[in-house]
Amino acid sequence: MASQVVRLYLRVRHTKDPGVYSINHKNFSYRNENYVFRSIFSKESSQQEIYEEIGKPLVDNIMQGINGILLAYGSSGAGKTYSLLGDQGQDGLLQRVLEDVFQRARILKPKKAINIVLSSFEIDKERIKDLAKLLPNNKNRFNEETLEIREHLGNAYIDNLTVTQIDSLKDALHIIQEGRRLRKIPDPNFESLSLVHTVFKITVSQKEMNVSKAGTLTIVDLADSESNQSSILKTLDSLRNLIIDLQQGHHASSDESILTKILANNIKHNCLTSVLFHVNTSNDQTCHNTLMFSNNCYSHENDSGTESLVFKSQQQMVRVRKLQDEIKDLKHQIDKTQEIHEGKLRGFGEIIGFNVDIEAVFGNNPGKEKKSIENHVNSVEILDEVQTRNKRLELKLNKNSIIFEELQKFELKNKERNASQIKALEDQIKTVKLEIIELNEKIQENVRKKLNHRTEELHQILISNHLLLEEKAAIIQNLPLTLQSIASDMRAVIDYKELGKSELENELSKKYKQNEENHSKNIKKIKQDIDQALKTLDNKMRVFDTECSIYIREKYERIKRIEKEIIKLYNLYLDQDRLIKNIECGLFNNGIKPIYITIHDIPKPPQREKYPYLFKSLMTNGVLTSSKDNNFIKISNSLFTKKYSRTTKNSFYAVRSSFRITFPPPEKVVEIKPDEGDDEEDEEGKDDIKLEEEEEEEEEKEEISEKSIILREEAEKIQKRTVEIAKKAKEMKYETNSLEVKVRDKEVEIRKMTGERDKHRELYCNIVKSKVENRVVIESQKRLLDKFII
Ligand SMILES: Nc1ncnc2c1ncn2[C@@H]1O[C@H](COP(=O)(O)OP(=O)(O)OP(=O)(O)O)[C@@H](O)[C@H]1O
Repeated sequence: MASQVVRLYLRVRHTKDPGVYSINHKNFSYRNENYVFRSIFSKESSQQEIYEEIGKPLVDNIMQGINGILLAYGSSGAGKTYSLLGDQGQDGLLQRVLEDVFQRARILKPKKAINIVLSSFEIDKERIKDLAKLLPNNKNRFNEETLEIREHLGNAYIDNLTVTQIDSLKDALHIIQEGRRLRKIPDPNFESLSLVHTVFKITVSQKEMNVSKAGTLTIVDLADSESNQSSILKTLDSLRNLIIDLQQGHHASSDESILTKILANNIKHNCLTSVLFHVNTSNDQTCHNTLMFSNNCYSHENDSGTESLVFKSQQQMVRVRKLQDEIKDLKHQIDKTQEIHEGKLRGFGEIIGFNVDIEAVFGNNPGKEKKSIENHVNSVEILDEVQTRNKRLELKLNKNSIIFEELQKFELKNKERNASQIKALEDQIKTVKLEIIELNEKIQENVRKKLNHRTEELHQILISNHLLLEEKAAIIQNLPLTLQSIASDMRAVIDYKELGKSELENELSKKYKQNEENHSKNIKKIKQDIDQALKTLDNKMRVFDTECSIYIREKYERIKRIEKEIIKLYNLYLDQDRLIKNIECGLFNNGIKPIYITIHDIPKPPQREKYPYLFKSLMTNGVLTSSKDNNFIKISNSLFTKKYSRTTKNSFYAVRSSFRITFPPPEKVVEIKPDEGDDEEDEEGKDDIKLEEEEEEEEEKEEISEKSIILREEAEKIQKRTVEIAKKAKEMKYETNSLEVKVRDKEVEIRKMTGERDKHRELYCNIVKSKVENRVVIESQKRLLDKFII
């Protein structure tokens, strides 16, 4: 197998202290150590730059049918995934490779048939899991089943792995994106992602005429190089051996791990292998370890321009490792033989009574084995490297010893602190123990006391029970006698009860009868009283009614009469009024028709207030003129056929005279003075007769008026009387009402009494019932007793 091309690159992530490293072209100096790489990418290097340097040659190769491997090595967080898959909107090497492949395929396609396939899987604890196969029932989860590696014609392949043919870059990116997204879903613990190797395989097959070629690029995001997981350590170790073998053209030992088995197929033919180491200089240890791993490789370009990586110290390293193992074995053997010899010597010394100085024996006389070791060690040709390694190891050892010392100090301090804490705790435990003992004692005492008390109580209960038992035994012994006496007592009781019952029944029936009689008597009496009272009331009412009706009839007749007269007078009054109104309204304004007005009943001269119309009309027509002192009215004589006037001192009567009024009134109003009688004597005589008649009439009228006054008074009296009668009637009504109330009360009483009577009857029934029940009980008891006695 010819030596193959392996390229080592380094990518440096930022550091807190840039002073600890420096980059000089292909040399990376870190803490005074120098490491050589094909290219070094600083933190300023872009993803595109890295692609140009690492990715592009790989794409060139696979387009020519040469396989390629790209390994990303480094500790967790160093940036492996970032370089391969990108992040934060930055495409990684994988995307850029695919983009380039598709671009080139597009150019080649008119001439060639190009087929691009993609597969992805991860190796977790030496188990392969497909990253493109989803669960049939859940499109958001991968099928976790483990895939097996199989061989066909000497070529290893993964059985059942999903290989997707890709027609466009978009599809490819989508598959990668989905794989990446879903890969994170199943396990939320992000750390676990750094414990698996993730592999992407792109195969580009080309066919032109009958010539076909295919190149596969395998991109591996290796697990955390600092992991302690045995499977990861094994894989990395085997990978390193593989790389070494590749350099030297040895048969690649691909059987050591799953990853190397998978990579073996690529390596068998021409293959360009690129390893991109990642260091995060902020972490000293991981950075150093990664650099140490890379240091196992030393690259140089040969004269012909072809590149090869030669492991300069590989042979020495292998030998050193072997020798170291031998040294360990020999040391072990020495120790064992020394122990055996020491034991033998000591035993021998004891037998002969001599104390053997073992140190003197072994110190001055080193064994053959030691010499042989020295010879071996001296014979190692790679001493220089071992020394440098030793130096590094010493430095590390020193550091470690410092750390160890610090740790020891810390441990001592801790021990002291712990000792004091333990002491305090012990003291506490002691006091707690004492307290527990005290408490125990107290509890025991209490329990003892309680037990004593309880036993005493139980003892007393026992005694009392014993006494009771004795008593009961005595009772049992006397039981037949007592039962006999009880039976006789019971019989007596039954007889007595029978007697008592009959007596009680008699008494009750008597009482009941008495009660009933009393009730009926009372009710009868009350009824009689009420009837009598009602009768007398009725009689009184009848007498009163008849009296009232007679009285009222009489009074009514009288009132009627008076009313008639009053109506007559009133009508007259109305006539007068009407006449005056007519005069006033000028119904007689032609002045030709004489009108005779007969004034019957004007006891006083027409007053302005009483006869406003008459007064007004007389005044306006000049019939009346006011006297000087306004005490009487003078009537103009020209208007009358005859003047009938009589004056007293301060009064005026123009009554019971008929006079004529002519309209329109004379132009000249002649004032008539009552004392000046200028008329003729005959006429005066006639007037006197008339006056007498009128006076008689007036007297009659006066009589009537007096009568009417009397009648009025009588009417008032009747009214008063009717009021009184009404009052009396009301009182009578009250009386009847109260009597009715009394009757109702009595009825209620009667009802109560009948209720009580019913109650008594019920009581009686109950007593009879209980009597029957008692009899049943007594009979059953009797039967029991008889049985017992028998
Ligand atoms: N050169 C860089 N520039 C910017 N960001 C970076 C760089 N390298 C790494 N990162 C960021 O650091 C974080 C860790 O990086 P990444 O996941 O690539 O590390 P890793 O080596 O793959 O770790 P693991 O092995 O744990 O998966 C990511 O968020 C990534 O975006």
